Amino acid sequence: MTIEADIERIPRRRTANGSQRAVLRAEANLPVNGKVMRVMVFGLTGIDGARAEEVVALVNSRDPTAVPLVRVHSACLTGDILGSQKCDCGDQLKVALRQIQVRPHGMLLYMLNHEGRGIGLTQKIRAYALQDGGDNTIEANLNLGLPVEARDFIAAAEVLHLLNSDTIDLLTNNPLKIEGLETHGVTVRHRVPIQGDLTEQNAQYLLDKDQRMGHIGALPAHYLQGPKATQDVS
Ligand SMILES: Nc1nc2c(ncn2[C@@H]2O[C@H](COP(=O)(O)OP(=O)(O)OP(=O)(O)O)[C@@H](O)[C@H]2O)c(=O)[nH]1
Repeated sequence: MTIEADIERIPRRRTANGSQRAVLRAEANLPVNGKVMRVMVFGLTGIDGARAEEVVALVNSRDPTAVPLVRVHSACLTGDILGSQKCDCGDQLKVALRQIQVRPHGMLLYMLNHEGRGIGLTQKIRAYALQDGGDNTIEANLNLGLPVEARDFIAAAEVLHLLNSDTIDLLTNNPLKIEGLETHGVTVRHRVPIQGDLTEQNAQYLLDKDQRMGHIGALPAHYLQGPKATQDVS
């Protein structure tokens, strides 16, 4: 059965959360890296019917019965679009898409509301300004009076439920993301590590993710083995 047919079958599915419901608003074919994928736009509506947010899914589905490899990617305008080397987001996006395309079933959920770990673009750039002055990624958020982590994974979970993907393999180094999805009824069968580019500019950020934010292996192990091993850092 195709994904489109599956979606047709379950428009009135009860939500896992009760408070938000994902609705497929539009879909089309999209050629990406030489392969045709399916792009879908989901709208999340709150309990009062108010439109809450949009989520984009990019789906490769040669075998919809297989457990999908999923990347829940938090929007990062600076990294994903502008090519910033301050974070690893843009590179992770490319790596994730390549891996999803070679699996029989896979999907990337692009979380538009997650920009800046949920604080939004303006506040993220304000946080970057504080980082220019010496704050790390955690201190900068806190000094703005904002949480270090402001994302939730309700919308992602709702879209996965609607796509009949209650059990997934997840591309992430972030245990919070797994917890966030599992809280909302998605089972993460395997965590699949994902490595972006290491640059001089993002090394400290990746170290902070591992050492202060509980990520697993965001910074490649060889970086910690001394200057010789890091000579090829671009
Ligand atoms: N507030 C803030 N957000 C940032 C910063 N650098 C990147 N981001 C945002 O962080 C989000 C990506 O989150 P990460 O914690 O890097 O990675 P993750 O998606 O949680 O974990 P992985 O799945 O392992 O990649 C994106 O929304 C980026 O815009 C920063 O210094 N401050």
